[in-house]
Amino acid sequence: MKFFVRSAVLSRIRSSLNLKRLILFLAISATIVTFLNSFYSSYHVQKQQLKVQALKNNSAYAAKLVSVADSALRLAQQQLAFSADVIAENFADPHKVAHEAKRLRLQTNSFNSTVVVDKDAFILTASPASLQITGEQLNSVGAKQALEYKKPIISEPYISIANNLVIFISHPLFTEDNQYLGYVGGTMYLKEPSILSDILQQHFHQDGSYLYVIDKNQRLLYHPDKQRIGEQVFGNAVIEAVLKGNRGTQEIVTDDNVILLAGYAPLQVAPWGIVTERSLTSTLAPLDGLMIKVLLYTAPIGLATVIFIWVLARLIARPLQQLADTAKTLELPSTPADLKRVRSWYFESSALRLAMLKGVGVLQNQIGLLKHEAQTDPLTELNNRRSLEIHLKQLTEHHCKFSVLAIDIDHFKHVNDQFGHDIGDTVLQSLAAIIMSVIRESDFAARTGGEEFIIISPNVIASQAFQLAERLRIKVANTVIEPVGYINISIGIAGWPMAELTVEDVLKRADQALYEAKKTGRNRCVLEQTYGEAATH
Ligand SMILES: Nc1nc2c(ncn2[C@@H]2O[C@H](COP(=O)(O)OP(=O)(O)OP(=O)(O)O)[C@@H](O)[C@H]2O)c(=O)[nH]1
Repeated sequence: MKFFVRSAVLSRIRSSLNLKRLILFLAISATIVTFLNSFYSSYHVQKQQLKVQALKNNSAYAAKLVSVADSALRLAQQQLAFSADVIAENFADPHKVAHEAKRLRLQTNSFNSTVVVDKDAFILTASPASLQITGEQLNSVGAKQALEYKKPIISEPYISIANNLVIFISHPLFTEDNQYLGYVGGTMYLKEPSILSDILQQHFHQDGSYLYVIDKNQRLLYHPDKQRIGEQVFGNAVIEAVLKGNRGTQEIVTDDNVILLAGYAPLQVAPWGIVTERSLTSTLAPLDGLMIKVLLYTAPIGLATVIFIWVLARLIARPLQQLADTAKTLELPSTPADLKRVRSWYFESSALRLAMLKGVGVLQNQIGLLKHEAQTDPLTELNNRRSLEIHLKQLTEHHCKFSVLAIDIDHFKHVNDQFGHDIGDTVLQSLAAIIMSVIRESDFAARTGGEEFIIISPNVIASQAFQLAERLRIKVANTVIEPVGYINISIGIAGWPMAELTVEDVLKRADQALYEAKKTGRNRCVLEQTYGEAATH
C-alpha cells in the first residue's frame, strides 16, 4: 500500500516537472542565491568600511580636539606668564595687582576666576571680587602644588573653596633678582561654562557620537552628561590606553552590551586624554536605509531578469516539447512535415530534430515495407485477402458502391500437372499482369487463393462490370503464356449494395456466379442474377 502511495506521489512529481519548470527553477534559484550573496557581501563589506571609517574618524577627531585643547591650555599659561611679570613688577601696589588679576580674567574666557597669592598662601586679590576670598589662606590642592613646585602647573581637579569642581593653572611670581613672591593662578570650572567646555561642546557631534576628557586619576574632566564630571572610571581599556600616552582606536563592549567604537589621543600640556565614542548601532544606522535603497534599485532589474529567464525558458523548452509531442505519433505520414515545422533554434534541439527526422524516415519505410508485405501476395505482387478486407471496409464505410469480379483459371490443375508447379506460378504471375493492364487506376485487384483472383471496381453498374470481366476474359484467352500457350478464365460478377446483403454475402454471390460459369462450360462471365436484374431495371 505504502509503495503504491509513494509511486503515485513520485509519478505526480515527475509529470509536473518539465524542462521549462526545471530551467526556471534552476535559473531563478541561481539568480536569487547570487543576489542574496552579493547583497550579504555588500552589506558585510559596507559594515566593515563604516566601522573602520568611524574608528578612524573618532581617532582623528580625538587628535584634533587634543590639539585645540593643548592650544587653549598653552594660551592660558602664556597669559598667566605675561600677567606674572606685570604682577611681580608691581607687587608692592595692591591696586595694580588687583587690576592685573581682573584684566587677566576678563581679557579672554580662559579663566572663570583669577587669584594672586603670596608665598604664605594668603590671597592678595581675587577676581571676580564677588568671591570674597581676599585675605584668606588658600589651601586647595592646586594652591599647595603651586607653592610646593614654584613653577607653572596645571592642577588635578578638585573642589574649590567656592565649592566648584575646578582645575587650577598657575604661574610663579619672581622678582628680577629671583625672589619667590607667590603665584598668579586661574581656575577653570569643570561643571560651569569654561573655555574647556566651550571647545569641547563646539565639536560635539550630532550623529550619536560623544567625547569625554579623562585625567591621569581616571577622573572625568569633561563629559556631555554633566552629572558624571568628576566621576572616576575604572576598568575601561580605552581610558587605560590613552593614559599610557597612546593614540589609537578600539572597539569596546559596555556592561549594557553596547558596542562602542572609540578613538583616543593624549594631551601634551597636561596628563589627560580625550576619548571620542560612537555606538556601533548608530554608526550602522545609515546602512539599513542604504540596503533598502539597494533592494529598491535592484528590484526592477531582478523582476526583468526573472521575466527574461521565463521567456528564455519557454523558448528553450518549446522545440523540445513540440518534438516530444510529435514523437507520440511517429507512425503518422504527417509526422515528417510536423517535425520540419518545429523551430529548432539551438544546436541540441536541431540535432534532435534531425535525428528524429532520420528515425521517422527509417521507421516509416519499415512500416511501409511491413504494411506492403502484410497486404501483398508475394507471388503476383497483387493485394492479398487481408488487403482486400481493409479495402472493402473503407468502401462500405464511405458508402461507395462497387462491383466484385471473382476470377478462376480453368483447368489449372492440368497446367501444374503438365508443366510443373513453377510454370504454374509463372502463369499466375502472367494473369496478374493481364489483370493489372485491364483494370482502371481506381480498381482494386487481389489474389485471394491458389488460382483465384478478385477485382473490386468502384462506382460502376453491373453492365460496366460485366464489360470489364469480358474484356479481361477475352484478353486472357488471346494471350500466349509461354510455355503453356493459351489459358482461359471464368468470372462471376456481383455488386454492393445488393438486396440488403452484407459484403461477405456479396462475395459469396460472386463465387456462386463463378461456380455457375464453371458449371456452364468455363471461359465465360456470369452476372449474379439479382445484381444483373437490378441492372436491367
Ligand atoms: N502453381 C501453383 N498451383 C497452385 C497454387 N495454388 C493452387 N494451385 C493449384 O491449382 C489447382 C486448382 O485446381 P482445382 O481447384 O482442381 O481446379 P482446376 O483444375 O483449375 O479446375 P477448375 O477450376 O474446375 O476449372 C491445384 O492443382 C492446385 O495445386 C499455386 O500457388 N501455384
